[in-house]
Amino acid sequence: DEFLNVTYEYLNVTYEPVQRQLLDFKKEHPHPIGLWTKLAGDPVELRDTITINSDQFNNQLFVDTFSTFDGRRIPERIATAKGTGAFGYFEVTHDVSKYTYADVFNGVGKKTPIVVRFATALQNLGGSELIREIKSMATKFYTKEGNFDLLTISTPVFPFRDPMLFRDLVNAFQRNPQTNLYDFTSVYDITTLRPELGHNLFWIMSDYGLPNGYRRMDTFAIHAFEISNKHGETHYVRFNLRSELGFSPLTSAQAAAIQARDLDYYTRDLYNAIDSGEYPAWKLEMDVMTSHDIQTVDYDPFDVTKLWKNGTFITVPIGRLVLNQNVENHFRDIEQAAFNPGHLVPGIPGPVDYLFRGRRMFYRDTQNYRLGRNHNNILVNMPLYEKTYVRDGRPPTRLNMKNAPNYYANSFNGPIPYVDENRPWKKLQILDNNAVDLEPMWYFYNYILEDETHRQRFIDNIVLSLLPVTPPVIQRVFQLLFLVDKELATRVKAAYEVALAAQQAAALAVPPPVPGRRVPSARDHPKKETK
Ligand code: HEM
Repeated sequence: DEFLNVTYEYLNVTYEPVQRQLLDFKKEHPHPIGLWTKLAGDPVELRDTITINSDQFNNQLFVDTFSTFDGRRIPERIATAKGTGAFGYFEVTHDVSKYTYADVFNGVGKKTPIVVRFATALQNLGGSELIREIKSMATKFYTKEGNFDLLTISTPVFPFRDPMLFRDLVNAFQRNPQTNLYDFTSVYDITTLRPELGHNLFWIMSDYGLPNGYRRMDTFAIHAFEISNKHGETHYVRFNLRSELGFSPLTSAQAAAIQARDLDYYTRDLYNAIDSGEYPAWKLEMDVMTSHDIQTVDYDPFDVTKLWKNGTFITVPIGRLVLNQNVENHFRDIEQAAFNPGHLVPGIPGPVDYLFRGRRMFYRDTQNYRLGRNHNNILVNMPLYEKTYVRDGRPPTRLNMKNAPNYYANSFNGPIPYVDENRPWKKLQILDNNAVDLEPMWYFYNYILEDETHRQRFIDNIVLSLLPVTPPVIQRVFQLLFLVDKELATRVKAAYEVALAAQQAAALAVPPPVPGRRVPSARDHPKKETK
């Protein structure tokens, strides 16, 4: 009988890897993978799987099920909650020993395992990836000298310099406390009051603000990292990851069309590609300044809201990052992953600016809250080698250093520190620049946007985001744009007025509602004939 005969093939359809996942599992495991057990390991009896008409609280399977299910949510990340990721490796392709003695970057051909998490900056866990905003890419290198976490984002500039602003920026860009909706009035309110935010917002409003998937974006660590070689000489570098597929964007209209049927387009694209053997790859490179130049250039190279000026640095390739393995369990390996910019390795002392100092604390603090104090003991976060004097606390404690001495200094052969002969003995002290400067926005509009068509898309995207904004914030936006570039302000204002009129006309022309019938109630049922 046609309806009883089930096969793996039907109508010659080729299914995507994301659709086939369960089928693939079954093909790999032609028989049940084992006996089902309760939490304590004793096997489940068939009759305990049905609880109606039974003494439920004498059923340990029932108790196990709901006591674990009820507590399975952990807090989502404050920023970058909606994400995905994969495993892979980093391979050194160029000799950079004259810049750094970090083991992970030394020895052409050397491979280091990595885990990478991608995310969209401001959405909640179930949110859309097709939103125009910062996208992030965090890489954990499991090096022989400990984990090196490199956190990068899809714009080469950060919105602000002072870490104090982070909470307020996130609040203004995420959901309104009363309506619980995203609110462009608060976005533009804070941007006009803190105009340093404008430069980053300009990048977001351009093609760079909406890449066509995680595979096709370049990402930037932005801070000037101090790195040092084995002669104790230091350089300052900005790390960049350049997609081997090149950069390609989606227009706002394309993204809206995809979003109508698929909020998870980026995640799907990444998983399908890796499963099909089209491994996404990025070139890791660094923009380099000498320790002399970094202190003498005629602008502030530590300012994370600005690009380094052309002609003041060179770009040096380091290696290649390849993602070749999807995770087997998203929660275990991606949701629980904890990336911390303070996780640096010998040879990379790291950034010296004030934003970074703040970040050294924030990530640990938020991960203590999100995952627990011992989050370094979660499998995906564990370094290859670790011996500490840390003990106890909330699980997972793993081996908890067993019976080794738990205090330092001790004379009983507990772990000992080493001396790094190459470590630079002096740290550069800087003062961050605090001036408001609109020049980068002007430069972006006139020179980074490469042609008139891109400029037009940029203006259209700004207009789209301005439509929901209320006065007097809307007028302040035009004033700010006017101070940046008169022609830009004129064009945005004119386009805004046209779009607003069109929006109002469209609101009047709402199609008539489809007639509907409510769920029948007793009244609506025909009366039963009674004798
Ligand atoms: C004041 C400045 C900043 C603060 C307070 C901040 C804070 C945070 C927080 C709280 C998270 C969530 C972490 C978690 O729950 O595990 C996060 C994630 C992230 N941040 Fe930042 N951040 C700042 C600046 C930056 C900068 C400058 C970059 C890179 C250029 C960056 C890149 C990232 C990335 C890539 C993630 C995602 C990590 C993941 O996928 O788990 N952040 N940030």
